[in-house]
Amino acid sequence: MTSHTFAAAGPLRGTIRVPGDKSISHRSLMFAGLAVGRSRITGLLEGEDVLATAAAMRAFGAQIAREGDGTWVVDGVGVGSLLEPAQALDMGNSGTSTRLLMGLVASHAITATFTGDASLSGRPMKRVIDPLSLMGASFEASAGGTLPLMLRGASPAVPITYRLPVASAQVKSAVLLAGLNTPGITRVIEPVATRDHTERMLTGFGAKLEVGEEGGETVIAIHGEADLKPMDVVVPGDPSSAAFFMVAASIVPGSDLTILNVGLNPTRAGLLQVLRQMGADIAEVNPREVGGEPVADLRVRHAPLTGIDVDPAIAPAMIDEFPVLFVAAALAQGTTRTTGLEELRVKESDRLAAMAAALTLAGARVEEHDDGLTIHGTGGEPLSGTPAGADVATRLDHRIAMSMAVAGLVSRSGVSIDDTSPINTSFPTFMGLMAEASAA
Ligand SMILES: O=C(O)C1=C[C@@H](OP(=O)(O)O)[C@@H](O)[C@H](O)C1
Ligand SMILES: C=C(OP(=O)(O)O)C(=O)O
Repeated sequence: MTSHTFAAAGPLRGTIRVPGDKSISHRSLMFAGLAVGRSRITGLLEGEDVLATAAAMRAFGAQIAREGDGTWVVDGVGVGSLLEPAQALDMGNSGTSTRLLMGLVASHAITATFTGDASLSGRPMKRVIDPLSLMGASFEASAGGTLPLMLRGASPAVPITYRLPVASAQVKSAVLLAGLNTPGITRVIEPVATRDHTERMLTGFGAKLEVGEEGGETVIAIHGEADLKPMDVVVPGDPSSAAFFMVAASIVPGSDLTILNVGLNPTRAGLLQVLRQMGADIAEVNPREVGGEPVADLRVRHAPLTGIDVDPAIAPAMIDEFPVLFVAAALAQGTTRTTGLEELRVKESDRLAAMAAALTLAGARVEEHDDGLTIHGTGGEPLSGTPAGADVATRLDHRIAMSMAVAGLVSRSGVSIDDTSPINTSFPTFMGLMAEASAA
């Protein structure tokens, strides 16, 4: 555990570049690892979660190497040809790696054991065990449907039509990935849209995938026994990482910060919309496409924020950005109410409880409800900061650590957090960029 105090600093200025998108990085390694031939990936996020995916794909037989210029070169094994891993797969802190790779294994004639850290070992896996069992896979999971678990794939697996009971891109992707090696057509019905990187990228890798609509719901159909062809992937910058700097520059007076190359896929761009509703000054400069995804540079200038009622319908498009939105709300004028956020309780930590406790410790006024937080903002006045000797508990959750680092920038006595090491799961350059932007 590495504790750290984040103190008030000057305005955030200059130009920064956030690392590659975590969701796209995971998928690029998985799909390249399933293609026949050599793919090249540039801009890959080299965070611990993505490295866990790389290690697992190697254990399934893909050859993965990093070249000196940072390009990742992947020689895939081919759909249907995954090898049985010799050892348990350590997924670390990463829910995305675990659930998507469970989907892959489910339709191959192999057995794999998945383990993870204390945070991941508490997260629900029944949401993928249920549909993958319908496809023929069998499981031995820990009590409560958690890791460690052993998964025996079915070959051939059975195609299903599965209506998602939770708005989850991980569950959607697990079923679609199982469908890749399943004879026939596997369908996922999505009542609420979630991030669509799997659909976009699988199409790019040559899978036959159709996205349609039935009765207002999205239906995704994947044709099984697919042959994926290799491709070159350029990973755009991660909007979930940019989020910390979007909020920091919005709430620190005098800031004028440009964040380069931020992915703005509509299924990910909810925070931008909500911050603008609150009065943020964020301009999209040079909009373009990178790797099949919309991207822009974001110029963020300090602006007074006003509390709002956040529409719960936008939650899936900013599901990982709520912790830092709560920090913005704590500095806004008036009250911000959020609802419909039950899913936040099953992330790396219970993010509603963790952020309510953290912000309260730092001097904010917060009420916790079953499905959201109500936050009474200071109107721009700094928070008091954490009391001497008391640290925010980060609970093995990178987003709690980085959100409270941002809160420290607008505090009188600084915000101390008990552990900065979880930041390496998704944003290893965070501390350096924070220092760089504050010193510019
Ligand atoms: O598919 C993905 O890459 C992700 C989906 C989301 O999880 P859920 O599907 O559990 O909502 C998100 O919170 C996670 O950080 C990444
Ligand atoms: C929820 C997250 O990731 P995962 O589910 O992959 O652990 C996140 O990065 O905020």
